[in-house]
Order: sequence, then structure tokens, then C-alpha cells
Amino acid sequence: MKAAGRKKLDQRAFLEQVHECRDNGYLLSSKKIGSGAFSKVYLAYATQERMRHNSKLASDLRGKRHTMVAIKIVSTAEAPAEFSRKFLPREISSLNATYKHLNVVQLYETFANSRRTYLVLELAAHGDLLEHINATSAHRRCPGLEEEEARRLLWQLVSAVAHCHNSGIVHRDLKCENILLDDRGCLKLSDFGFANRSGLKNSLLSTFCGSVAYTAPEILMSKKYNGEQADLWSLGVILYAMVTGKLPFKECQPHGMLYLMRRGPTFRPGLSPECQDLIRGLLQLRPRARLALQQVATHHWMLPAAHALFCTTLCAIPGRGPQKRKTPGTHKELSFDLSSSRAGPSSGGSTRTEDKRAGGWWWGALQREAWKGRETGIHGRRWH
Ligand SMILES: Nc1ncnc2c1ncn2[C@@H]1O[C@H](COP(=O)(O)OP(=O)(O)OP(=O)(O)O)[C@@H](O)[C@H]1O
Repeated sequence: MKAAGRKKLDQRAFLEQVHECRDNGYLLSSKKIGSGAFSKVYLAYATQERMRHNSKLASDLRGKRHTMVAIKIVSTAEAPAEFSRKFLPREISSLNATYKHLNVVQLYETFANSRRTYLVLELAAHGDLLEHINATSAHRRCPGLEEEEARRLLWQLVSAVAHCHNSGIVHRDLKCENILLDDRGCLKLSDFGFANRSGLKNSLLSTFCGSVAYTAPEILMSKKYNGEQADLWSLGVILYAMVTGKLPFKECQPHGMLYLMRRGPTFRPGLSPECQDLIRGLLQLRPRARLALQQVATHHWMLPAAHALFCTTLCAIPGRGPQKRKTPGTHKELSFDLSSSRAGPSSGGSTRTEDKRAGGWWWGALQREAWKGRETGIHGRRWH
């Protein structure tokens, strides 16, 4: 009886949501594609009428050649007041600040009433990175992704995070579950629920955010921290997860985690020394000792990704190979502004010194990469 009553209420709420979306120019489908603590995410379709009134939406969807969007419905009536007052506005303002980048999920618009806030988002229909790692591991019968694929994904992720940092936003919850993939295999950084303005270059934050497994040691130690440097630690954890299919430090208690972090990551046999070097460069206990984003992008292990981009870009130049289709209206910046990236420590290693010299030429290729979609086979599961 109780369950039946609950079901009825849910159905009524869903019908209300359908009407509220329709009033705002979207056709809400019953396909639920995800849920969070106070939100549900549904597949929806933008109406032609809505596209006529929203140029942001229209230009992006025209390029994608479909009208599908993801609508995140946040139940503000049920969420704690602090969530609606603090975290939700931050999520929206961070998404507005990071518009528009190929590897950051796009917020097209929001609408709200006294009970709900609706976020109309770019659809990333192929699940998250965690599901992808697990599915690929099962398919290969070997944990983790091929280094080549991990490199390609890290390249996109570094570009997305650099764009956020250059836009004054720190994500603070970088983890495989918050990295989505679209139908072209393109990575989309999402869930800016813990994001914040990085403010002044050296200003420090104090709120504990994120998931323990991806959280930087200085946060676990309750120290004031630099959000950009904390994001770099999480990038190291994500890279480790991609190439090994495991988390580098797995322990429920913060003390246990800190003990493992001090010992440093251990690597599976066969992982290239360059990849190990990059992971170690990110998983540095001292925040200032971590590689900066530009050093990650020009690290020796990353160069084949830059090289691949360079070759495909040459192919795309008229008369230099097969023509790539450029769809109008899909351009999003890849702002990987080397000049404004935080200067990192000099690592001293010969590899990194060489990488810095090699870093100039890939910039043009990276910018052109903004148009490129790629394919991966993705199925869904959680960490084993
Ligand atoms: N743009 C999108 N395209 C496709 N799926 C999405 C999109 N945004 C969110 N999702 C799905 O919905 C889930 C919940 O979304 P999101 O993480 O933004 O919500 P949340 O309330 O912040 O979640 P949490 O409470 O876990 O932090 C995601 O894990 C993902 O599976």
C-alpha cells in the first residue's frame, strides 16, 4: 500500500515535470539516464520553437544533428537549504563560466519554480569513464585501458581542466564517475556541484569536497588548500585508474589513506616507465611539487597524442589528405592557454625538460581537435 502510494506520487511528480518542461520548450522523455543525491537526469528533446529562441542551444544541436538534451531536475523542495542556496547556484555559475569547450558538458539554460530547478545540459549518452574502464577491462580480460586510449582521454581531460582553471573555476570533484562520454567518444567533464571560483591565484580553500579515493592529501589532512593543485592530484588518480583498472589508494579511513599516499602508488608490471613517471609527477604529496597542467600536456608520455593530432590535422587541411567534415556552429574553444597556466615546479628530469621544448607545436593541433569526434565502445558497470 505504501509502495503503491509512493508510485502514484512519483507518477504525479513526473507528469508535472513533463508539463513544466513543455512550457519551457522541451519534450521530456521517460528515459532516466542518471540520478544524484537530489536530482534526476532525463533524456529530453528541444522543440524547434525553443531552438529559435536560444541561439546557444540551436548552434550546438545543429552541429550535432539531433535535438536531444539531458535535463537535470533538481528537487529544491526536498534538498537541504544549503544545497539550494550554495551548491546549486555554484554549479550553475561554474557551468556558465566554463561554456564553451568541447570537453566540458554544456549548460544551455536553466528554468525553475518553487519546487524544482531544471538544468538543460548537453547530452553525453555513452555513460561515464568508470563504466568504460570496467567494460573495457572485461572485454580485454585485462584490467585498465590500453595506454594509447588512456592518453587520448587524458589529453581531453587535461584540456577541459585547463579551460576550467583558466576560467577561474576549480572542479574539486574530479573522478571517473564525473567524466562522461558522448556518442562520438568525446570526453565531457560534468558534475560541477562542488566547483568553486579559484579567485586569486594563491587564495586557499578549506571545504572538504569530493570522494576520498580521489581527494588530495592536503584536504584529507584538513589543511587549507589550493583548488587547482588539488584537481591535479585527482587527475593523477584518474590516470592511474585508466591504465590499471584500479584506484591507487583504497582505504576507508583518512589515516589509512594518508599512510598509503605517503608510500606512493605501486604499478602493475608492463606499464610504461613514462606513464609511471607522469602519475608520480601528479601524485606528489607536496601540492607545489605536482606537475602543472602544461607540463602534463607536454610530458613525454603525452607526446604521441599530440603527434596523432598533428597528423590528423594535416590530413584535414584541403589538399593534404581526406577531407574532414567541419560542421558549422559546433566550434568550442579548447583554451589551453600556456601563458596563463600556473607555472609548475621544475622537475629536473631530462624527460620533462625535453617535453617543455616540444610543447609549442601541438597547440594548433589541439585547437583544431575541438571539432573532432571519436569512437569507443562503451557499456555500463561499476568498480569491481
Ligand atoms: N549531460 C549528461 N548527459 C548524460 N548523462 C548525464 C548528464 N549529466 C548527468 N548525467 C547522469 O546523471 C547522473 C547524475 O548527474 P550528476 O552527477 O550531475 O548529479 P548529482 O546530483 O550532482 O550527482 P551526485 O549526487 O552523485 O553528485 C550522472 O552520474 C550521469 O550518469
